[in-house]
Amino acid sequence: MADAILTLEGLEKNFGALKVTDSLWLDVKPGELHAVIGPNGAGKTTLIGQISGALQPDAGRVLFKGEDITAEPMHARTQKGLARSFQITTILPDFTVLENVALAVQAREGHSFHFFRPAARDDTLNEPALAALDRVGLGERAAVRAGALSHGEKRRLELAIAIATAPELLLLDEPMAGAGHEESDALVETLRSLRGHYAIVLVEHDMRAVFALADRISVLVYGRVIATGTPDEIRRDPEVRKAYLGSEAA
Ligand SMILES: Nc1ncnc2c1ncn2[C@@H]1O[C@H](COP(=O)(O)OP(=O)(O)OP(=O)(O)O)[C@@H](O)[C@H]1O
Repeated sequence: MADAILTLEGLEKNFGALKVTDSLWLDVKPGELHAVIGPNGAGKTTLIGQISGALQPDAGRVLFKGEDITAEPMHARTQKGLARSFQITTILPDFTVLENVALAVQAREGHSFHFFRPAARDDTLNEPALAALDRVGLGERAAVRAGALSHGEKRRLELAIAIATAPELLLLDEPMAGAGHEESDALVETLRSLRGHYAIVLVEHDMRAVFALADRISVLVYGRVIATGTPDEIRRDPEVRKAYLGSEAA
């Protein structure tokens, strides 16, 4: 598709005899929140890995802004504007919230980590870091040690770290995982506020969040996209209903 920011063309990925990505075609438009849903083991995380560059597909192409990035390593994709939200484990607990995000800004600008200490007072890093924190509602917590944040706040910090690399496309793998009901609601609001500013690929099990947020949804079953459409189209799709009923019955 000519106006897509991300196009996946016939991706294939096997783990031994297991076909985890099977002739997968998908496009994401600029500014679109595109959710990818599917039963456990459908290959969602494996797909995110191939988009971010953590995993190489066995066949097919990944196009970002029309450019073939299939062979590009992860850091090169980040430099081009593609960001994956990192897991909580990559947050540095002894650094402040602001320092965690400033590091991401610094990485985007290609500085070495060795220069971080003096750079911590550098407004060219702190200003964009604070802007990213404000964007996810963590501005007030900038001076707090990251290890002292609640679970939901850590998920927001991950988002801020991803945003700080000034991405055009954000890959979010289960941002609601482990969040309680209230935290989930707050995270949905944060994601809603990001919608339209970035193209977002969202893998998420929380269907309430997916159907509230997505512009389009792609349904993955056994590594294949069986349907793509608006939330209403997906809700009505007989194939999708069959796939979910099938997996629930099993
Ligand atoms: N590195 C690996 N080596 C072997 N098999 C793998 C590997 N990574 C994933 N798999 C298998 O590939 C299949 C798809 O896994 P994947 O994690 O992508 O699914 P998913 O849709 O994200 O699942 P979930 O919803 O449970 O997170 C699963 O059967 C999984 O066991």
